Amino acid sequence: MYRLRVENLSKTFVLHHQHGIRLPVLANASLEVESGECVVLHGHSGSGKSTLLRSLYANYLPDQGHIWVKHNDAWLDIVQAPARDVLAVRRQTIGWVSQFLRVIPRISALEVVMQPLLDLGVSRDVCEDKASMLLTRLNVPERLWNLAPSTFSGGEQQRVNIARGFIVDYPILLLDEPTASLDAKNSAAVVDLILEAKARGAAVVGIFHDESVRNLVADRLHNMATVEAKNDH
Ligand SMILES: Nc1ncnc2c1ncn2[C@@H]1O[C@H](COP(=O)(O)OP(=O)(O)OP(=O)(O)O)[C@@H](O)[C@H]1O
Repeated sequence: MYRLRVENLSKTFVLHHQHGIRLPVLANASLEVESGECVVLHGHSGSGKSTLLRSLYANYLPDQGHIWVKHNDAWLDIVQAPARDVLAVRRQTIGWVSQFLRVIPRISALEVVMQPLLDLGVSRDVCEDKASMLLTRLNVPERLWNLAPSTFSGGEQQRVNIARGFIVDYPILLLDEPTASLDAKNSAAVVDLILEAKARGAAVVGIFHDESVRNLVADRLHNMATVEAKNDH
């Protein structure tokens, strides 16, 4: 069962402050992702992996093409969808996990992790249990849970962010180098979370520069087209 269909997606950045230079990054990119499958975006630095992933989360607006998302049992094109639908998709259907935490002053790590699940109306007890379980699995020491993550180390913030990304069982997960600067033990914990998400049927799209992590999670690679091929269009 497909959860995500990308059709003929194109994106050219226009650098208005640099003589209007045009940078074609995506040209007719197409991709389908099934439930339970992990597709890893693969290509050299600058080939557009982040641009494609950000477009899937509707952070970037493509110039043309469609991104069909299975949302509440119906297909929704998030390229065309109004902002309120995009917000609903982000709340219920697509999770985004990157290596960077957007720190909110004075909000504790436990609250930061629980928030997306609380927003879905799940009871506080259940949210707290799940957040505690995730923080434990990701080796965030319990003495930190009630502190705001602004003073945490980079790796601790990264793991809080990953716990937040996995608190909701999203049908689609977008992973932007979630293991980038983690040690082997914590990378293995993240790999386990990804494999569990696949096992419950999540469709996963990710960027992983670490080859060993990529080999453990990827069902297949999506090769980004070369710039030369893009310019032929
Ligand atoms: N917001 C932006 N404005 C202008 N150009 C951009 C923007 N974002 C990305 N680009 C350009 O688009 C191209 C693709 O960048 P992107 O970050 O998608 O590549 P990537 O494959 O993820 O690279 P890396 O592996 O190095 O992270 C680059 O040439 C980059 O300079």
